Amino acid sequence: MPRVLIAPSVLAADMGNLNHECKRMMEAGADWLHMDVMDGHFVPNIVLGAPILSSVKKAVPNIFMDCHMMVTEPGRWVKDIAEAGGSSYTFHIEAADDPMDVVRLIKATGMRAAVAINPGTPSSEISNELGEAVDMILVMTVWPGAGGQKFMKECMPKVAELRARFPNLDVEVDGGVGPKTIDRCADAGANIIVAGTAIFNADSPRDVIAFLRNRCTAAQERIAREREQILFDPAADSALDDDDDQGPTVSRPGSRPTTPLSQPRAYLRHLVARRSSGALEPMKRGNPPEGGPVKGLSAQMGMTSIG
Ligand SMILES: O=C(CO)[C@@H](O)[C@H](O)COP(=O)(O)O
Repeated sequence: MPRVLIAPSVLAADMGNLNHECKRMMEAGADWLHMDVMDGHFVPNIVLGAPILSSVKKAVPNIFMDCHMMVTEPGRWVKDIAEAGGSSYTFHIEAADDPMDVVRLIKATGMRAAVAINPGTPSSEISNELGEAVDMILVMTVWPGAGGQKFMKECMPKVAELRARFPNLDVEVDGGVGPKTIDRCADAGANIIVAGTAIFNADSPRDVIAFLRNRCTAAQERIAREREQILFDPAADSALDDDDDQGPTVSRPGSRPTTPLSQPRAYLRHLVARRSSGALEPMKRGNPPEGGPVKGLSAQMGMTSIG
């Protein structure tokens, strides 16, 4: 079962006291700190960069910096971020001409490699090859560019689909996640939870982190149990009425081997239908809403929307 980790997003921190803010979160029980890096091109905002990350790393040496690179040239910053002490490097698939090449660059530095998809990007754009090469997939649940936006529940079927395809991979959600929306994320199968305003602005960040962790851990346990049941219970399998997907055969000690594993497709349907709410149609590739990822943000900043 994938472990559950909570990563407060520093976009909601008091940036003038970033070192102190990161320490405050770690003392409150955060596992990772989610460092949002924006280049003013991929998103209409500019935040952080390698020199600042380097200074945080010096002040908070045991920090795990989960660097979310909202940049148009994902390969360009890999070396700088690694030298600054980045632990994980997430690039956007929308910005990468050759995602596998970016993954190779990242891995060569020793950082964990992760790929992100925007709300308008279907999960089918993550090929099996890419999903198997990365350490984590980030499903954005808001359009990237700013904190404090409304959670987009329509992204949940993508989380469920990725969890079904990659049962042991880290699947992260980011944007509008907090106590009110955690169950949707957890039930769909997310195990790495990014939350900015919900944690930083809370009276007790410790309580919020503990709440998110507990809800997510309970859901992961449920999902693991259900997966076991479906994988090894022929009755459950036939009840799901699967037809055409023939995969490898699986067995476990003490149980009869199952017949050819038609279950991945069945399990996927089960997860999507039973666990996630929102539209079941696959999402089509799309762009941020008119005016930029965050209504008013582009205008407010005097910038034009990205395509
Ligand atoms: O990457 C982003 C936004 O671009 C996120 O990390 C947000 O910063 C999350 O903030 P909240 O929605 O949790 O306040």
